[in-house]
Parts: sequence; structure tokens; C-alpha cells
Amino acid sequence: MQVTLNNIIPIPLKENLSKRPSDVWHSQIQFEKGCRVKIKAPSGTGKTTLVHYLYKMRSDYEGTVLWDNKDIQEIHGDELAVRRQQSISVIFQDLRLFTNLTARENIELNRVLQKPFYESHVIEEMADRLGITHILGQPAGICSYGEQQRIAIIRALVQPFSILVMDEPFSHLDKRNSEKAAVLIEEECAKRGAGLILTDLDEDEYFNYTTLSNL
Ligand SMILES: Nc1ncnc2c1ncn2[C@@H]1O[C@H](COP(=O)(O)OP(=O)(O)OP(=O)(O)O)[C@@H](O)[C@H]1O
Repeated sequence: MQVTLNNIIPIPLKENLSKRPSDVWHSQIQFEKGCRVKIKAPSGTGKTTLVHYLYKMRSDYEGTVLWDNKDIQEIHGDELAVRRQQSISVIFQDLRLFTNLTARENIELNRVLQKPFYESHVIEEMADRLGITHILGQPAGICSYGEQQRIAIIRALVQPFSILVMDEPFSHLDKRNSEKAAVLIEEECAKRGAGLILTDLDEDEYFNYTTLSNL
């Protein structure tokens, strides 16, 4: 799937945006299969807002967001659900885990939404690589935030996608765990020939990105 931003301007940020240059807003940008794009911008400049626009969670913007040349405002119901299950996977900044469900149940829910992309043993293999095997049976709500981030990463990786969007996915992970997660994410994107869009506050070398620094 290709995602295109056509002259997007967030209405709540419009006044501030007229005072600063931007690599993203009021531009034509395409995110293609295979891309590695990092949006590096300070707190409060609109990274999460952009992620919500890309996934059709909010529509308070001028301009258009296209999925494969179709305005996402015209995508509803089953078509929207299938796109989210098959084409675009997101790790939200606030993770959106079900706190009463175990880590494994949170991941399983995404795996079995449609015809599973992976068999269930892949969850154990990914958990082992990210060092969270011991909390798989624990309610997500009592896991540390760093553990919850790794649950959300695995949940996003067990479904099919051609674009993966991650909003500050390593904010509570140390460097070693961030590197391990990045290697797994890169492998899963490469397997699918998928594109990756990541937001963050700082520089890093986890992926070979194109960086957009002004938001
Ligand atoms: N639903 C909304 N309606 C109006 N304004 C909003 C809404 N959501 C966020 N904002 C405002 O838009 C600005 C950008 O918020 P956003 O969460 O996108 O920033 P961010 O770059 O992701 O920040 P951080 O790095 O701190 O997570 C903030 O000033 C915020 O108050």
C-alpha cells in the first residue's frame, strides 16, 4: 500500500504552522512499500497527530490523506477494517493494550483477527528475542511500560502489513532492548517488503532512514 499526504494542515496547529517551515505539513509526500522514514521533531509539534491522520483516527485537517490513491475519508466499514488488518499496522504512543488481558492475549487478538499471518509459536519466538517471555501470562496492565512497549511491538508484527507506523516506539526501552526490537522490526518489514514510518524526538541509528526533521 502507498500512503500519500496531499497538502495536509492540522486545523488545531494551523496558526503556529504559518510561523515555521515544515517537511511534512502543506507538502506532497508519499510513503511507499520499502521506505524507511523517520519523523524527528520536538514534543508537541504534531507527531502523534500525524500518526492518527495516517490511520484515519482523526480527520481535523485540511488536505487529503490517500491510501493507494483513494481519499481515506471515502474508506469506511469493512474496507477500512480490512485495510487495517492487512495493509497498515500501527504502534500507538499510548500503546492501547487491553490492561486486563494478558500480554499473550493482547497479541493473540491481533493474530487471529483474520486468517492468521503467523502460527502462535511465533509469539513465543518474538517474546524470547525481546526478553519478555516471563510476562506473557501476566495482565498487560501490571507490566512495566518498557514491557508494554515490547508487547505492542510484537502485536503490530504478527499481522500482515505493507506499511508499519510507529509513534516513539522505544521511548521506555534502553539502548540494548531498542536495538533488539529494531532488528526484529527490520526483519519483519523486509519479509513483507513493507515501508516503515517512525516518529521520535531524537537521533538514532536503528534504521537506515530518510529523516524529516521539521514538523
Ligand atoms: N484532538 C486534538 N485537538 C486539538 N489539539 C490537539 C489534539 N490533539 C493534540 N492537540 C494539540 O496538538 C499539538 C501536537 O500534539 P501531538 O500529540 O501531535 O504532539 P507530539 O509531537 O506527538 O508530542 P509528544 O512528542 O510530546 O508526544 C499539541 O499542542 C496538542 O495539545
